[in-house]
Amino acid sequence: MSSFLMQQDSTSAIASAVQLLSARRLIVKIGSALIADADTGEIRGPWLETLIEDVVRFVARGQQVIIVTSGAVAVGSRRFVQLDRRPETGEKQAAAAIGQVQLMHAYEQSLKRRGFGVGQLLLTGEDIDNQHRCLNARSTLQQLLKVGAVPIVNENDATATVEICFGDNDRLAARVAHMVDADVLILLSNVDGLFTEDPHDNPFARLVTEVRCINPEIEAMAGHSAARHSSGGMVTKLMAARIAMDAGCEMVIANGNKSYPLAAIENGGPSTWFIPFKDKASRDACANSLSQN
Ligand SMILES: Nc1ncnc2c1ncn2[C@@H]1O[C@H](COP(=O)(O)OP(=O)(O)O)[C@@H](O)[C@H]1O
Ligand SMILES: N[C@@H](CCC(=O)OP(=O)(O)O)C(=O)O
Repeated sequence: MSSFLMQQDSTSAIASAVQLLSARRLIVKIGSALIADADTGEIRGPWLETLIEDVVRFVARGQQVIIVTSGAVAVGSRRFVQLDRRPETGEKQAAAAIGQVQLMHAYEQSLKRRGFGVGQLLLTGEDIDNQHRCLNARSTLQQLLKVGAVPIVNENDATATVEICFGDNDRLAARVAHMVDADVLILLSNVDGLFTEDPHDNPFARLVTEVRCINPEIEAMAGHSAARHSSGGMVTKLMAARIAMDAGCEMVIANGNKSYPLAAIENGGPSTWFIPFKDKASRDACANSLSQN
């Protein structure tokens, strides 16, 4: 049983297109480094327009899209530029409260120009872990999709204490995918996918194109993030992949730092697909390979 592949060829390109086209409901997660300029914290408006163009195209062909966006802290931190250090918890929460408003305004204006509404959900871990609150959030998301408004989700950083916060939107996005029974979770990042090592550390690291089983060999490849406001790194992306795959949802990591980032995946651009086995025997073999280590 091959747990991962490393070739990027026409077959995998066709597979990417089919997997995205055939998805009834998708979650698109946007990393901080994509939505906010790394130096100024300004929202990257021209890039956002191309992402929303892609999202609207998916919706127009009958697919449902929920966006999980990072960036509130990155955008709001501009108000704390006098700090010569990373904002502390209280400052981060204030920065998120400021940045979230600007993020939502940018999304709302972009979608409005294309005839779509937008709805905001700010969640904490309790909204997912508590069954009643989870069902309530699920219902709200379904109602938004029903009326053609694009749901935009982020962690409720402004009030999320350490005890109840997610800490990263990779896992939040995976939990939302599980909550709404999504078919595909797309993590748009600042890297082409999972490499054998952090490509910023080792330029000879190789891209893993497909993972069927997250075993210790795969886990050993993942490191943390160096980006200023990012909080996940590849470690949390593998955690997200495990949550998604356990829920029967496929997940893809791709570099969103290009125009029309979803179209790039559809057209076979570099990416890593995490595809759960459909048959129980293979799933059990994967689980056994984990328990033996
Ligand atoms: N094995 C790996 N493959 C790819 N990226 C890795 C790996 N290990 C660590 N990383 C780091 O993870 C980063 C992506 O995570 P992160 O910075 O949190 O981005 P995002 O904004 O998408 O959350 C990459 O830029 C890279 O520096
Ligand atoms: N809720 C936070 C998300 C932090 C986070 O997960 O960032 P990233 O690792 O860039 O996706 C914010 O909006 O800044």
